[in-house]
Amino acid sequence: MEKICVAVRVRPSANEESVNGFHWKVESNRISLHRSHGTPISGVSFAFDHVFDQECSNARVYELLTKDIIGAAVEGFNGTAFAYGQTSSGKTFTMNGSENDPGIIHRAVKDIFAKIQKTSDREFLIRVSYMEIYNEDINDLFAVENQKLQIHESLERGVFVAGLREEIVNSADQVLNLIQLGEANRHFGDTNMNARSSRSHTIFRMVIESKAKDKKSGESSGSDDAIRVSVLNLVDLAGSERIAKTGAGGVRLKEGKHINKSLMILGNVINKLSEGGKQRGHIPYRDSKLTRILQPALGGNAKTSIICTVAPEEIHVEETKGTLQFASRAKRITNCVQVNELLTDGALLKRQKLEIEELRKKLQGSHAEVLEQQILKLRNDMLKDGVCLQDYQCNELEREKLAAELEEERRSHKERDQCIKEQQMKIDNLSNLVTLSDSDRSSSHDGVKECLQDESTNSNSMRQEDAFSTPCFKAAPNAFVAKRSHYLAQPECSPLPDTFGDFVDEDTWMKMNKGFIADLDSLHMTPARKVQSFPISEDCSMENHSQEIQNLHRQLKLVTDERDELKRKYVEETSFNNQLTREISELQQEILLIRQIPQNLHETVTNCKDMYKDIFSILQDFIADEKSATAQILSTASEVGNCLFSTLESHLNMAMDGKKPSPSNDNSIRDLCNILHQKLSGAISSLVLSDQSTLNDEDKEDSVFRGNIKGNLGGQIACWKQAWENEAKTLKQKYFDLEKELEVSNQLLKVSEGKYRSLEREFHLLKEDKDAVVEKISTSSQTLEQITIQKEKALKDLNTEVRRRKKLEEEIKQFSIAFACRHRVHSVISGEASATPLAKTPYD
Ligand SMILES: Nc1ncnc2c1ncn2[C@@H]1O[C@H](COP(=O)(O)OP(=O)(O)OP(=O)(O)O)[C@@H](O)[C@H]1O
Repeated sequence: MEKICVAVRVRPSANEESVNGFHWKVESNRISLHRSHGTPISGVSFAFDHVFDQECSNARVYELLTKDIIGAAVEGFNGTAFAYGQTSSGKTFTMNGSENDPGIIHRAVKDIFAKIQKTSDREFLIRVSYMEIYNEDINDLFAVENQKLQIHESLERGVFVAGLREEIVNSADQVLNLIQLGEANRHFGDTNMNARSSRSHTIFRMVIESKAKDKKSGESSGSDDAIRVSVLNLVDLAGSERIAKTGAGGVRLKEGKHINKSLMILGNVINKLSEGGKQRGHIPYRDSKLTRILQPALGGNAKTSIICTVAPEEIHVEETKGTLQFASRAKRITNCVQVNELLTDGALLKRQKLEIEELRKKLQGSHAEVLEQQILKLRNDMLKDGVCLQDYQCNELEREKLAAELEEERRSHKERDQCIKEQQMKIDNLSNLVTLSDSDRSSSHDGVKECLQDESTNSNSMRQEDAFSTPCFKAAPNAFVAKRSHYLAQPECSPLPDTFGDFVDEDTWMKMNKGFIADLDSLHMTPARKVQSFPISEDCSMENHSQEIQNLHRQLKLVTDERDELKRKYVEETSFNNQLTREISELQQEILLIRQIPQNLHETVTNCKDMYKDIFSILQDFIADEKSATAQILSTASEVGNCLFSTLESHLNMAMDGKKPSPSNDNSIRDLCNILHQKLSGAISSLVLSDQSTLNDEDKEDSVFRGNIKGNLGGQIACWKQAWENEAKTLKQKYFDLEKELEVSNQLLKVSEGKYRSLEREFHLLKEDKDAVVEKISTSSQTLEQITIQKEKALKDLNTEVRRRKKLEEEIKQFSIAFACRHRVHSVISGEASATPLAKTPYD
């Protein structure tokens, strides 16, 4: 935990005469309000980490307040420096400076690149961004078109400003030029208080990434494979202002309101944070964009410094007091500063190996042998000196006790040694596994390494050519950060033991970047790992363990592959199934339509039958003699017609019931049609002839009339007949076609149904397979979990054992001391006894 560093800077006075004679006095790191004759005003005295008077230069402010933060940022710590104070108190002067006396930002940029140049064992990638918060809108100062940017929060990136431009840079001059461009886009305005007043809060940000350079010799570099990512924020806040004093109106008034509101929220956040742990409660970071962005700097994991600028004039006394109170509260805030690292698998393994090595050394350095020798020596000394029997017996008892303890210690030592050997083997085994899995993803992981090596080579070669060549990643877009996106392609499972130190997961990344707004698009984290462990079973041999792990690993891989394959098949089959189902439903629709055709035909036939009956009744009207040949022909035609219609109806009824009409029906229909045709023609001609022969003179007139009617009727009937025949023919043809179509559709339907059933069977089989695989996976997961638990237990036992051993050592030490004391006492006693012998020892 580290307190925020707070300093106050008093700007030179604007030559204003004191009215009541108040003035601010700076002594060492204290600032207090005094009357003109020198008496201090009680309660208005504040002490800070630094108080800079009017003579102080930006160089000194930077040296004392910010330099450390910059150094730490290069080493991987997040850092923030910001200027706070009333309008015209000198914030922008402090951050940006003047030509003669550059400000904090300028110096920080120069310093960072100088430090990078000196750091020969690491390679760096630097990105910069510059934004302003104007009227609660975030604008990009590097790209004017990026206005009103939104703050987003994601699990991977924490809080960030979406769409903010980040420039990859490789020299201080490049950064300073960019800042100059950004400054031109910043909102300034003139007020009564300041001719060039900042109307927005600005945040200049540098993201510094670094990685240890690959050692050509291939020797271990500890855990230096870790990638460090730190974020440095240099913030120039807009000044709080009293509207009456600044004379603000219109746009300035609106700006002033936004400025005051966001500063008030900043004050609230500072107040809450200064309340300390339990009373603190909810911190309102989300109430303004400024506090949300500065969250990591306020109570987060950044090294933070605040410079509070004040105006010395008497008319600003109240504002100055307010600023000093703000500063006092900020002084109470503590941050949890830590290096931000991203650990690769290799780095993790190295760390674990080191731990094991350390443990081994500790055990090798055990004092068991030394203690044993000490006890033997004590015993010999005792025997040589010759102590009294009683004392000897006591000592002997103690010695035996110590010897038993020593034996116990030796035994546990052996066990521990064995345990460590086992652990070592497991680690080696795991290294192999990791190497195996690494080779699987060599295209990604090795790609990163190669890239780094390439970049390293490039940067080295550049270093020879250029006077200033840090950061090493000159060809920045291809640098390791960009390549890190390959990590996403890595498998989810990394066979790392879970208890060997912490590794970077999403949570760590979250903690690391929480609240930061950099557009870390190209920054991909090491993926969350599912950790594999293994049991420490006393019954099993080490080989069994490693084999078991390898088997599990292989099984898991096989099962996963199998599952993926099944999934793929399942998806394919499902889409094929869907397609078939669609086709079947289309066919079914068609069948429905086809099935309706006989129904329609039936209706048509019924209509025709009615028409036919009407025609017959008209024809019968013209028959005078019921027994004439014409009447007989007509009656035969009527019978034939009825027969034809009933045959047609039964034919269609069969079709409607889904039965196949017999082909003989077709023939009889055709025959009946022909017969009917002949009979009707015969009947009509006989009707015409017979009528003409039976006509008398009187009736001639009537006969002509009737003849005309009959002639007309005959013609009409012939027409109807023709039309009916044509219609019947068409219908018949249609019917036959439809019947054929129906047959084909039925066959298709049968084939589809067969296919559908076999697919359904296959689908069920696949589903069963899938269930079995899922079950297998869950069993494997459970086994893995059990293994993890067992291993954790074993490690705990190991720790307990180490503690017990230490305790034992302590006890033995105490025994030895007691023994030595006793021995000394005996020596004294025996010295006296030899002068006046009282009793003889068995060794006399
Ligand atoms: N330490 C200093 N030494 C010399 N001049 C100073 C100093 N501090 C401030 N000034 C001058 O005072 C004026 C106001 O300073 P500056 O613009 O930095 O104030 P500010 O706090 O940023 O105001 P605002 O919040 O309105 O932007 C400027 O002309 C600046 O040059």
